Amino acid sequence: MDLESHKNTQVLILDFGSQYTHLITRRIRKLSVFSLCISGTSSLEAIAEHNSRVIILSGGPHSVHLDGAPWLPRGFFEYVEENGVFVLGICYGLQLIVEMLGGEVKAAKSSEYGRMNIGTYEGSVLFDKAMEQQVWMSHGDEVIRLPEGFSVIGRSKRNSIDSLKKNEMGTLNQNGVDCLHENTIAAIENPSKRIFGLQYHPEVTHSPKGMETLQYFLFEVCKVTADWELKDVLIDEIKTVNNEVGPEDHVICALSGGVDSTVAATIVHEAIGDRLHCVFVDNGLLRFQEKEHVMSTFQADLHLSVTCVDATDRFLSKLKGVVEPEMKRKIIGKEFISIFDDFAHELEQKLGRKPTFLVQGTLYPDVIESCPPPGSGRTHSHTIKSHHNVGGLPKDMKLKLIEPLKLLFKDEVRELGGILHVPQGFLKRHPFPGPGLAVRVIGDVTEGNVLDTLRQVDHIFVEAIKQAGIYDSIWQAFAVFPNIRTVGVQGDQRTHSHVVALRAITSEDGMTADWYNFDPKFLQYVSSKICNEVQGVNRVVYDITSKPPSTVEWE
Ligand SMILES: Nc1ncnc2c1ncn2[C@@H]1O[C@H](COP(=O)(O)OP(=O)(O)OP(=O)(O)O)[C@@H](O)[C@H]1O
Repeated sequence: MDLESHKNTQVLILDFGSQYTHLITRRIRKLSVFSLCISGTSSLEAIAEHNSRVIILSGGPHSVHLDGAPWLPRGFFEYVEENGVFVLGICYGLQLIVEMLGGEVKAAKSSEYGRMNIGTYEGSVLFDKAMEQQVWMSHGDEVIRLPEGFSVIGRSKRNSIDSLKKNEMGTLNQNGVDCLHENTIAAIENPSKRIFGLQYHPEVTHSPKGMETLQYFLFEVCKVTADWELKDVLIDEIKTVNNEVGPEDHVICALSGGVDSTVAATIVHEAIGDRLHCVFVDNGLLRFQEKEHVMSTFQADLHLSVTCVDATDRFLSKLKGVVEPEMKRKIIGKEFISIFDDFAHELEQKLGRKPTFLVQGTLYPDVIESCPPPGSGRTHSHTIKSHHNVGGLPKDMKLKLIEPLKLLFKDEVRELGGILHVPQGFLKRHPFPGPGLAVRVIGDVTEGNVLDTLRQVDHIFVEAIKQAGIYDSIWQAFAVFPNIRTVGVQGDQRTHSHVVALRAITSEDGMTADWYNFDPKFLQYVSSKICNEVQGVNRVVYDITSKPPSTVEWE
């Protein structure tokens, strides 16, 4: 499956920069319908290439009536009409439809943010019945005049709409004015043109009936078929790898022990067997017994051929005395590259030929990230290569990339891993940063035995979480070594020892996060276990900051 050559995207999402755009794509795939997301200002050719049955216009931060707002390409509405494509505009997408087709959108007197109630009308195509429902709104503009041929099919219930008559759709349509402006237009449709719009976000869980509406729209209104399965991706990818990699070619892959590189390598291994050569680097910044655990899974469960490079001294000697976080990251990235380079050269000696391909666990959000939506202020500088490979690839390696996961989201990769029999414990592992514990020790990582102390604390914390049966409800849990000493009293003795911090967060996608609300008894247990068992620690604190304003990692 290839982004450029995928010609049968049943649902194409045009991204106008909403934070929820990825969610729309994911929710639709969960309904077994293949969907892709491309920039909202893509050319008409790029849109038409997908042959989509349905096009969804996402929300976005812009105002359609202001200069510089992203618009659909010229000829878009003619194209969808001629080709029988269904269109659904969400939030900004709805406003764009209205503005481009001759209606009017204005800054609202009062914005609608958060939960609201709306009422939908009987007799519409998009809603099968009249009902009241709670939805999630996030807009400062509102539609005040509809284009010709459109009807209002739902309104927010700021004022009571019980008194609204059924024929209001017609009234508004004929007069072209909204006489009931106190109740903002929440949904519109023009069934004969196959164009629909929702002012709210059906894709978020705060719109509890939103999925039902999307489902109804796709299956009942657009008659889309639910025929996409994740295992199709596997079959396609194995085929693609076999087509691309010649029978004599060799492929390398750097494995981190994380889900992405492991699943990517397993797919390639299915395709070409032992012509895949993996390398796992112990940079001295791994967690408690991580190397042993990861290597045994690679070999015993996945039968991958993995070379383990013990580079602890190489990394730690370069990190001696370094306290600046960005500097640490740069040093680690550079060292990784030099090790991958050595690995490729050694392999060349052994095989008598250069490896020609490199497997990377690039995910779909990385791809979308590298083509940011219009007006996002982000540029294309964030290339997939430098994003995904710790610090970038050695320039002279000239390897061609294999990215079998580049159209998938993290939860889909986990599911695919399950199909490939990657052990569940591995697939559900919390994310771990490439620079490892170096970004969890504030200051010099080589001082005293800070790394060992941190490993012990982290292990106690994470094991306790596993024993409490809550590991899978937490996105990421770990310990931090802030490098601060405080006064304590242990066994009648005054101590001047270290503080350690614990962090546990919940998140949908890592972009935003909330701290995990543990039972106080759990925290009490973990705190005393750490102070009793880990030498040099006399205080434990728990990080109660969300992202934003904090990041997940401390450095
Ligand atoms: N210790 C390591 N040994 C070998 N390769 C590594 C190591 N750490 C990271 N890498 C490589 O760098 C890539 C990016 O690392 P990063 O920590 O950002 O992972 P990621 O994007 O979460 O992916 P993964 O789930 O594979 O860890 C990994 O996919 C892997 O190819």
